Amino acid sequence: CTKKAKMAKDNTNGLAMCRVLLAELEAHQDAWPFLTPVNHKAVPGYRKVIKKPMDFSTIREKLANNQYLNLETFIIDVNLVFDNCEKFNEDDSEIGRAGHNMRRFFDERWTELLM
Ligand SMILES: Cn1cc(C(=O)NCCCNC(=O)c2ccc(F)cc2)ccc1=O
Repeated sequence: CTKKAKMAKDNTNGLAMCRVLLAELEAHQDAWPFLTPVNHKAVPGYRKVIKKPMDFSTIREKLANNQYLNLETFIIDVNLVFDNCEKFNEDDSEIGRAGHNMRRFFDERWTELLM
C-alpha cells in the first residue's frame, strides 16, 4: 500500500485505541471527578486558574466529532485533564489522589497497547 494509505490505516488503528482507552478511563472507579466539565459556578477560582478546562465527556464529544487527528492529539487532551487536576488540587486530597491514580492507570494502559 502507499505511504498515505499506511498513514490512514495507522490513524484508523490509533482512533480505535482512543475509543478503547477512553472507555477504560470512564469505567475507572476514580474517574468521577473527571466525567463531566468542572462546574466553575460551584468551584470558586476554577475558571481563573484553569485556562484550558478538559474532561472525559468533552473528549468523548471531540472523538465523536472526529476532532482528534491521531492517538497523539488524544493523549494531549487526556494529559490536560490530569495536569489541570494537579494544578488545582492538593496532592493529598480526594480529587488530587484520584488524578494521580488515573494518570498512572492511563500511562500504563496506552504504553501496554502501543508496545
Ligand atoms: C477535576 N475537578 C473536579 C471537581 C469537582 O468537584 N467535580 C465534580 C465532582 C462531582 N461529580 C460527581 O460526584 C460525579 C459526577 C459524575 C458521575 F457519574 C458520578 C459522580 C473539582 C475540582 C477539580 O479539579
